[in-house]
Amino acid sequence: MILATVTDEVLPDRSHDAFPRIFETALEQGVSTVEIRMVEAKRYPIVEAEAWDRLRKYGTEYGINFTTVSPGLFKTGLTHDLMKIHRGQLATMSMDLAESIGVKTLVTFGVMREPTDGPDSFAKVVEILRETTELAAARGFTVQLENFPGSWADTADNCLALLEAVDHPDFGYVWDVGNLYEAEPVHFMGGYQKLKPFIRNVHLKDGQFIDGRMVWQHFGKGKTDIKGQIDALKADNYKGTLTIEAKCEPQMDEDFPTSLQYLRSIL
Ligand SMILES: O=C(O)c1ccc(O)c(O)c1
Repeated sequence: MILATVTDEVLPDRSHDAFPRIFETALEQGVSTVEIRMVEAKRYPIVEAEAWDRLRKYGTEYGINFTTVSPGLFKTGLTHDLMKIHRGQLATMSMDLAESIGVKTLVTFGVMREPTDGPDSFAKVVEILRETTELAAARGFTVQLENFPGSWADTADNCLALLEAVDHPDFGYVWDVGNLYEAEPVHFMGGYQKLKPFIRNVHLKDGQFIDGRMVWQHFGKGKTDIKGQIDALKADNYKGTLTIEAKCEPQMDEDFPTSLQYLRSIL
């Protein structure tokens, strides 16, 4: 497994000085593979030009391997004003900028649910995801669907339904048990067995419901069974990225090293 992380999951720092500190902290923990989500204070790809230059400069200086970009694509609803922009400009712009740094993997969400959704909504979501995947594949990209509570890709079964309906070799899955658990607090194993053929990337975070709300915690402290996830991936000889999402609320400098210490003890 390749240990990876996300630009905003290492430190709470979103200042102009953040990237050297973020990359040093990740490297100290043996992590040099990074998914691009926040670029200092703004989300990819609508970022400050100078922040983007710093990401590239320090990325090169510290030997960081950027593998994926996560623009928050389709973290919006079918009828929302932003949907047209996501479908047209955001997907294209995200790939244009990713190409400029040699990244060929785009993370997407599965469209947020809306009260106005009806019987034909699932087919519309499938059409949007397939259209985006075809656009991406024509440019040599692969697309990874990340599950998220409140979206059409919320529970394991709903993710499976979308993955099977889109049915494209370049449309894979980001297995995020923290988010699955927030959508449906059940043990991961049943869903894992069904989703495993589609898994291209794993997002790892731990937490539990406290007073009815999901609280993210250091690895090993929550209820998502991080150790069980690692054991299952090891048993299946998973060789892809294990993306560490260590951020708690409020995010602290110690979150990343503390969760890494636990992770190392079970890897
Ligand atoms: O990419 C995101 O926007 C995002 C936000 C919150 C999460 O818990 C997550 O896994 C991803």
